[in-house]
Amino acid sequence: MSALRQRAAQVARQARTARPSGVQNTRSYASSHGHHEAPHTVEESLGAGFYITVGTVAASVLVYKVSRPGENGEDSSVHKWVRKVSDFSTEWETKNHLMTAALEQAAHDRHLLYGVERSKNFELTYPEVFTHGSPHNVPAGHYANLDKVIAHYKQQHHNEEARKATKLAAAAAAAAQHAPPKFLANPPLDLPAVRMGLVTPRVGYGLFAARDLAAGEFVLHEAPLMTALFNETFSADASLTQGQVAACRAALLLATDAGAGADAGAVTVTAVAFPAIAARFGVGPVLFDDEFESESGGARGVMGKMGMNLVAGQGRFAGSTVTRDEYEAYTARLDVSAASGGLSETEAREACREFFRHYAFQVLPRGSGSGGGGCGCDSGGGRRSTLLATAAAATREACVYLLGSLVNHCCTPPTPFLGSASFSTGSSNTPAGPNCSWRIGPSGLAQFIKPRHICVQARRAIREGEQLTWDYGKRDKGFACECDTCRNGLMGGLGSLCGVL
Ligand SMILES: C[S@@+](CC[C@H](N)C(=O)[O-])C[C@H]1O[C@@H](n2cnc3c(N)ncnc32)[C@H](O)[C@@H]1O
Repeated sequence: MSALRQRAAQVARQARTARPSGVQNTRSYASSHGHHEAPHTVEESLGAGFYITVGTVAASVLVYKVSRPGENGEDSSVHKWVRKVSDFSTEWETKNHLMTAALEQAAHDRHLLYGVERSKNFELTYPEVFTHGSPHNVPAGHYANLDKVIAHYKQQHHNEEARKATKLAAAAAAAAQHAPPKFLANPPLDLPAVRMGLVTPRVGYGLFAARDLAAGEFVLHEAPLMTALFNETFSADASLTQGQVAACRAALLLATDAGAGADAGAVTVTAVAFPAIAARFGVGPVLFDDEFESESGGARGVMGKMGMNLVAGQGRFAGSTVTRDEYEAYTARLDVSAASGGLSETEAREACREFFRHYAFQVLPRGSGSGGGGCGCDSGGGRRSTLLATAAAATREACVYLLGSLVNHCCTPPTPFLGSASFSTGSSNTPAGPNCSWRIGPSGLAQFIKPRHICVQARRAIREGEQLTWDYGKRDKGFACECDTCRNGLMGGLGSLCGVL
């Protein structure tokens, strides 16, 4: 019992000395082993359990607070947050879908418009822009006085008419000097009074008058054997010249199935007209038969075929002066490269170039002269140099003629010698210079001539047997000139120009 009392007293003492609150309890221990020293105090922590308990309570309160709906039944904070996060992902999903759809649409549209040709028109902001400032754009109730405008244009028109009239009068006065006796409205009934003949082995063939021709007389007109685009610049372009090579070859090989029918003489004709070039294209030598020498020719003969190319139809020439021996002597001089293993493409191009350089007549662009054709006549040096300058600058149509290509060149002497009896050529006492001029198209001589036809006119009286010549009008002739003018020394100081260029 007394033990119990002692124990209670001790607990009561402890309770008195214990701190009312604090983080540490102080405990006193009895001195050990009978020493009477005061017991020392020991610091003791509150323990993890305490903290866990307090933390759990606080967390529970917090969770309760955030998960509790609002006073008016609004969503709890947690709910709101979860919804916000889930809305965010849905929004991005929607955006991504929109983006993908837009990209797909753009790709589709691009393919849709890829092959569409671009508009060549400029979109005007508003089409009425054209009518701004227009004298016709007068609002109702207003009247624009156009008297000054009318007077201005009337004056301009009169000036232009006066200028044209002066020019025409000057041209008429110039033309009157070499005017043909009559302007031909219909083709003449007689076929060309020309024949083909060998001039010299160097000059080759030429055309000769088969009867006397009067000054200004219409000699012949002829449709082109072939038409092509050509000039020096053009010939430098390999791809463009390919077509010309083919056209040239086709012209030279006209009717290669020769041997029967009306075309039998075609190869012969082209080879005669262009012997050197034809040989380089592997055409030739010329088939020589009796018909070639015959006076009348015929549908199957050379002359007949030549006549086919003339507008009037069947050809009838006064005859050829060429003999077989003369012809063979001439062709023997030609370099037949076909015999030395065929023609390379470069050689063919070069041959084609040569073909045009020597045989083609350039046609002025449509509308540049009366009747739409060009005039290559040799009547004026100024005109000729303009023509040449233009020819060098532009690519134009070039025509090759069969009979036209057989006419040789003769230099026009300087004005003091031209047509003067005292400077006549040799024993025949004929005036110096070419005896013919040529034009392409209907201008000035005969209205029935078609645009690309070549038309030949006598510049002066020509005797039967006289060679027909004209001035090529080219500075770069590509041959040493053997014409009468040069032979008689009538070119004076200019002689060095002729034949060298
Ligand atoms: C249009 S063709 C005339 C026909 C040519 N004589 C023939 O037999 O094929 C032009 C060529 O004839 C020659 N030729 C023309 N006139 C000449 C002249 N006055 N002097 C020397 N050769 C000329 C040149 O070889 C020239 O390239």
